Amino acid sequence: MLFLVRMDVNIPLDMPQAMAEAIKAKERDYSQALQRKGRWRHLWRVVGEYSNYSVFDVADNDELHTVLSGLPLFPYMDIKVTPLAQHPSAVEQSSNGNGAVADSHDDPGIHMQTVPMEGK
Ligand SMILES: O=C(O)C[C@H]1C=CC(=O)O1
Repeated sequence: MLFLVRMDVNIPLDMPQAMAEAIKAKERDYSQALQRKGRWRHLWRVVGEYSNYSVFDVADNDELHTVLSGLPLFPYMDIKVTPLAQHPSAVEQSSNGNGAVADSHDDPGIHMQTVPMEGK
């Protein structure tokens, strides 16, 4: 299942800088391990904000909750989750035949394609 996740990071201003840097380093390692496993498909910075939009590819809500609550920055984040379903007008998007967006849990050889935004 694919989920769009927005994370807004709010590190307390009074947190010692060394502590903040240590948490951010752990966060980077944690996120890069999930990206290499294909669970964290996209990670984009929101321009001008300490926020990101991410796309996760996980088995279900419970796995997403486990992944998100394990983020080292989790105690300092506001997180908004949007479940994604296949759009009927999308082209070049893989489907597993039952209407669900194909993901690495269905077939490790199938990957979602980027959809050209013609005419938006
Ligand atoms: O910087 C962020 O947006 C928060 C978080 C997400 C990945 C990572 O390395 O840090």
